[in-house]
Amino acid sequence: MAGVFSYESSEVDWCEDNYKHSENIVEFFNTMSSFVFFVISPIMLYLLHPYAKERNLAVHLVWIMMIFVGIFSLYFHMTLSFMGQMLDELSILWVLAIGYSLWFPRRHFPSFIKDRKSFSRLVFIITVVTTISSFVKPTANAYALNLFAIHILYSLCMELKSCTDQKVLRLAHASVGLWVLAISCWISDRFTCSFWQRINFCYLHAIWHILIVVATAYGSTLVAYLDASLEIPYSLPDLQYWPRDNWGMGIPYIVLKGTTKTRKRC
Ligand SMILES: CCCCCCCC/C=C\CCCCCCCC(=O)N[C@@H](CO)[C@H](O)/C=C/CCCCCCCCCCCCC
Ligand SMILES: [Ca+2]
Ligand SMILES: [Zn+2]
Repeated sequence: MAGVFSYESSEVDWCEDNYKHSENIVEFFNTMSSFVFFVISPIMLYLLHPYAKERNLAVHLVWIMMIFVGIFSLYFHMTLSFMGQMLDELSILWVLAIGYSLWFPRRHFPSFIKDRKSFSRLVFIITVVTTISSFVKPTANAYALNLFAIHILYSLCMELKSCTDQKVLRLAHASVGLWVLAISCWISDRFTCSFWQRINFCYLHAIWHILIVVATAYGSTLVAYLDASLEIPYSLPDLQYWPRDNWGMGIPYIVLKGTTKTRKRC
């Protein structure tokens, strides 16, 4: 049992050289870049609060859980232990499960599901079964997780097919662009490590951490905005960027322009 906590007990080892900068931290830059989760998550919790209050406070679970992903990612790269790997991957699985429960569009629910509560129950059961199955072949987990990104992209394309709102399309393009950059770093770190070692640049997994957190901030705001337009249209949701909307870049979030009065009149 103690073996699963021991250093380098995971079968996964990223391209960055081990113990290069510290004798207690296996992959120094991969560990340090995990701090980005602790920077972006509280900002997103703050920015999404008005939307969460109107829609469902459970929305906050996504970014609370992302803090745990950060803790487990830090622990994994610090130790490369089997326990670190499983915690890192399973926490991502649960973030995805929460995201699907909250935001998957009603009209794509399977026909035997009548409401979001039953859909969430189904997602919960599937996630518990997947959590248990993840111990069967742990090296395949990360690849399986990446397949969810493909499904999210597919669902987004379906949702945005007839969208003409430039603000929404801009956010969609930025989200997909960030994800493409992120996944390119992840794949390249995995499969072309010898090239990066030759040029002495083994930081692609650290860059992935930063890009995937920002892509998640963009992508989750986009799906939350589409959800708000369908589920709480009276609140007149709009998209803005933090810290300044007129900079044309920053962290996207949802503002609700409708008041409670607007709601009562409708
Ligand atoms: C309709 C449903 C909408 C759901 C939206 C919810 C989106 C949030 C989902 C996941 C958060 C991703 C967190 C990534 C943490 C990375 C930690 C890490 O680096 N782990 C690696 C080991 O250190 C591990 O090998 C990585 C495994 C792959 C993880 C793949 C996660 C899928 C990411 C989905 C991102 C969606 C972006 C949206 C783009 C339009
Ligand atoms: Ca390594
Ligand atoms: Zn990582």
